[in-house]
Amino acid sequence: MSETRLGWPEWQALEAHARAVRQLHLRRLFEEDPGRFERLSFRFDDLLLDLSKNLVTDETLRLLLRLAERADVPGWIARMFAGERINHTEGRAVLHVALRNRSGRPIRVDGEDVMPRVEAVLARMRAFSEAVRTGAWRGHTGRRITDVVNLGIGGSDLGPRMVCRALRPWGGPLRVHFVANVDGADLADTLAGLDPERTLFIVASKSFTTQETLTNARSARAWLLERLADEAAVARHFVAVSTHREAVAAFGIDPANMFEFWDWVGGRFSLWSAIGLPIALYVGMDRFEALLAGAHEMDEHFRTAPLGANLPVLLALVGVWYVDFLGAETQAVLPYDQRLERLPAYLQQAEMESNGKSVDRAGRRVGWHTCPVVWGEPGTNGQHAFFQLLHQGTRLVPCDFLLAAEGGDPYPEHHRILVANALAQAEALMRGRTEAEARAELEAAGLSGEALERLLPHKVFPGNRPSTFILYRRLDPRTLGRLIALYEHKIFVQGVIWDVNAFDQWGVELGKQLASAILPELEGGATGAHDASTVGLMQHWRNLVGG
Ligand SMILES: O=P(O)(O)OC[C@H]1O[C@H](O)[C@H](O)[C@@H](O)[C@@H]1O
Repeated sequence: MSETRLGWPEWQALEAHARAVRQLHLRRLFEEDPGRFERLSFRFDDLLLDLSKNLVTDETLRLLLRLAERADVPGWIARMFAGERINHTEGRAVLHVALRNRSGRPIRVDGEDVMPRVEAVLARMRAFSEAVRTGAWRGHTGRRITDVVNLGIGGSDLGPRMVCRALRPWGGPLRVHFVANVDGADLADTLAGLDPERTLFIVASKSFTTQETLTNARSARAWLLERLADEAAVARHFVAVSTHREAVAAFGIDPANMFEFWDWVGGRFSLWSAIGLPIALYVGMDRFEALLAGAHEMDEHFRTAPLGANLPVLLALVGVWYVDFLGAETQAVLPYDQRLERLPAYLQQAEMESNGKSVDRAGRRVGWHTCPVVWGEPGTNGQHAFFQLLHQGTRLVPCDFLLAAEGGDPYPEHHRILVANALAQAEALMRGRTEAEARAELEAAGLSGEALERLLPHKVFPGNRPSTFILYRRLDPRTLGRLIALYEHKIFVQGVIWDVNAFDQWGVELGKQLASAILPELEGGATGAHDASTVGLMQHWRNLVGG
């Protein structure tokens, strides 16, 4: 087991400090310290990161920053931007920052500047997306394309899907659909309303070996050919996004219709690459580039700001604090922004596939906790579902609130209600309601005696429940780019502190292997060696389907 970090004086200082912090209450910290918000909230342009409702003091941040120094966060940031192969288990550099590098500076991998290749693919994306959007690119029968279907899963789905949803006000004239699941219902339900003569498929897969995506692509091609009855139609209705030219060709998509990216782009960090093609098709290339520009601004901040004023670093450290020193097991993401409804799902992959690891970079078992379970729903919907637990449950659940100052809709009254709810929920979590306050309220409502006493404990809110509040002017392409990059770099910093490789994902392999062993058995092959439960389930399945 890797004991190293636990033995660091910086780690031990935080453990000792956590014992003291457990005695504090946020309500009192605010009452005693009028400067708390000013000192513990941080700005990047219009974006405000308010950490003051977290269970931290100035001392906590000081100690966490010492931990970051000890873990060499600045060195790791430099190594990432320098194109070092920091994804050591796959021997790859990690350069999603190159995909949005607007600085004019070269970024090199093994001495080769990758920027000309990045620029070339961006230029192709522009030409193609403009051709489809203006109708210059037509379907096989000469009809304009009206619908785009992205066939991809994981990193080849979640990012573009989340961004297209977030940027709906800029969307059109094309409609964009996403099919990820190998469950045929996903494809069938999507194709049901579509006209093959007017539909363009993007087969998006970094590896071009992913079972779900290739299965969906084969069925989509069959659907197209069934109706257009001409192999030549595929070239006008299928494009691919991948790092594997040969696999794309082997599948039957002309490499001329392929948009390339590279092995130094991690799947879950790939929406900035050609994987973002559905975004460009939906909102136009100028907006896609504004998204890149926003991310680049955050990259520059991350690369150059001192740790103590560095938003991704601070966000990461507060997360580490809860997981490793205060015992939190989960992290809630609560966008008070309906258009960010897919953000929690996106962050589930980004965070949990990156840092859900239990061996350190040297392969030793870690002696500390790593990534929490990330979950969430948009507000105000969540308030009417799981907020009960947040307010009165037994678990410590740190929450991230995200909110735009201005809504992008024609209903200003709605937006004020949304803002009021977000502020109120964060305040309620922090303040709680004391027994005396609850009693006074019940008395004011006319209760007394036994009836009051019976109800009283149920009306008390312990408070002291932490949240981070991220407030920005409006959700536009540039702000969205900044927000996503903020979280990406948070994840990287946490990986550094936890000493895990945030950029591999070996944990997804075993299930894939077993599925490919089970599939032929379901198709009538001999049953292999399985545990009694797997055999029993297979048998029951056969009985149900009459096999
Ligand atoms: O883009 P692809 O190669 O098809 O991969 C799609 C997804 O599947 C894999 O199993 C990984 O867990 C993800 O990181 C990846 O994003």
